[in-house]
Amino acid sequence: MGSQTIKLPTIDFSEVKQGTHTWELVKSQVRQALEEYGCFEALFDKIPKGTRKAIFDALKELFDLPLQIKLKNRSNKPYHGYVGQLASLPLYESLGIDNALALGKIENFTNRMWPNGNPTFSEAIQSFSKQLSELDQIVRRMTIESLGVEKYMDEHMESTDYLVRMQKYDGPQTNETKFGLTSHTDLNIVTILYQSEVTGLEVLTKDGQWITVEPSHDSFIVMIGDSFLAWSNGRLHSAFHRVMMTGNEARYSIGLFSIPKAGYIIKAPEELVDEEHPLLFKPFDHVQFLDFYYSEAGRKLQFALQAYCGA
Ligand SMILES: O=C(O)CCC(=O)C(=O)O
Ligand SMILES: [Fe+2]
Repeated sequence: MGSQTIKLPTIDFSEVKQGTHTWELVKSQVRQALEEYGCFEALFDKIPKGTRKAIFDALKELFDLPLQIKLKNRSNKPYHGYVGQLASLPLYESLGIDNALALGKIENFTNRMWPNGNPTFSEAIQSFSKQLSELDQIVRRMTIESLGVEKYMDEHMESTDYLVRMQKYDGPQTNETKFGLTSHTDLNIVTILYQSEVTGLEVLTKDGQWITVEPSHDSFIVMIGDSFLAWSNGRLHSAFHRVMMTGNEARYSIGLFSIPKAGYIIKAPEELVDEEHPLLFKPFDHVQFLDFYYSEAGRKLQFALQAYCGA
């Protein structure tokens, strides 16, 4: 028997408006996909076609900058500044913009990379982040409604900032497949990824099969992180995923990550805890958890959140 090709569910957000029948329909698709796969492919037409092309031109231009310029992007949080030149991940490079939707952040980043400015770059990234933050919020609203815990909606929606991170994976220059990024779950709330036309992203299903997520210029990959899994007391799944590279061509991707603010304590609503669903994680601060995750001890663990605050 040949192996079956499985595909992530595709969910269409183009007609979605709160209070309509479509909202209810899409909401149940979102809940189902997040329970079963922890992710899905989203069709979202708020991003103009021109912006989509501009994004990948901008990413190429960014990563083509000299290393000493890229190193100027510093952050006190791991994986938020410049990452690259790692012996363990030789194909990988990334640049992050912390709190990207706050006024001036994307422009400051742009000016650090291009001291004479680069409005094309900053406008493309700005427009991308702003539009996709709408998708992030729709997905989170739908999820919280479907969990029946609307009374926590405002608190939850206000508990996060956005990180924008741009990735480049070099082609390994061989037909052998090499890791671009090793298998991991995301740690945040929701991740939205947009990938260039070079294949590489793979997602692990609950029954242990790797699905290749074929790139499409018209869709975005929406994925749940461990913090949302913890908040939902395990109602949502967070998927292991990785990037596998082959051949000569570089792959680019850009992600919008909603991340709990420092000092905010992630705690599953009591309505989601009962005999059938005992509390899975003790309340925790995401930023303190990150310190543990990137420590010597944390790095060795498959599911660090469990070790850190498993109840
Ligand atoms: O480049 C990608 O498509 C995946 C990136 C990723 O998984 C991450 O940055 O957490
Ligand atoms: Fe990831």
